[in-house]
Amino acid sequence: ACQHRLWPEIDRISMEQLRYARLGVGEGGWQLFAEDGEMKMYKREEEVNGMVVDPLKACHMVRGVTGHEMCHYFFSPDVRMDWETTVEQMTVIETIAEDTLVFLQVHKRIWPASQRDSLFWSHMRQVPDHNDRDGHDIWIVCNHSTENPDFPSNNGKFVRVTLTVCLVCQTFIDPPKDGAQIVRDNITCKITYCSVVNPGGWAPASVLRAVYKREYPKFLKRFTAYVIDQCKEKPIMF
Ligand SMILES: CC(C)(C)c1cc(CCc2ccccn2)cc(-c2ccc(S(=O)(=O)CCO)cc2)c1
Repeated sequence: ACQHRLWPEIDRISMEQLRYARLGVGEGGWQLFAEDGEMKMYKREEEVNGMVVDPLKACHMVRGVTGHEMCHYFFSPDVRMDWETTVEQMTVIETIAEDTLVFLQVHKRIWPASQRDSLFWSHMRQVPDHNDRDGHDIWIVCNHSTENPDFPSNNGKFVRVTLTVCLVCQTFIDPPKDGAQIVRDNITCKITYCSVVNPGGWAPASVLRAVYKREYPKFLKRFTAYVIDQCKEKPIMF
């Protein structure tokens, strides 16, 4: 992967997104718009050329799974359609490395806007986390739009969205007493999910904002519930 033409961009954007995800929501005009137990969802209202591109940042704490497991299921194309209900079709159009893929996805239509597709590289990596006193590694998946001449955008069928998404996960272990083996009840995963989706063409702001408000909390809840269910009978993947 290191010699692939996209590698410098993949490395730069992934590390930029890691820093962005770890910034607090205290500054920068974030407004809390959804809360459900440990999950808190924030957004900023932003428009580019009259199009809603509201950045989203979600923070969540999930007990019983590791950051590696969360990122593994988020990244894996094999299970994508099991949890991702905003997508109608998903294809891996390029394998850059075993931890770096290029996806082409057709998203479900958001009436009355026209249907969208997205083309993005997806990169997963473990980032040693030196400056955190608990010393737990961080796992990240970063998805960022890219172009491919074999799949031109706006080829008449779908409007191409551009997106940057990152899932940043940190595992915390509450060690059991008397040196007993660590079980799932001793682990918690701190999740930060950030996304910016530019619709790529006209879509009614009021409709988009209503859909985002309804769909994003459902999306994150469904995904985390899926990972918990997939992992509960399996050995812990640290
Ligand atoms: C429905 C809603 C949740 C708001 C939504 C709408 C659209 C684009 C569809 C769209 C946008 C604007 C206008 C019309 N259609 C995309 C997504 C989306 C894109 C990417 C990812 S991901 O985290 O990278 C996982 C891989 O799929 C998740 C969600 C979500």
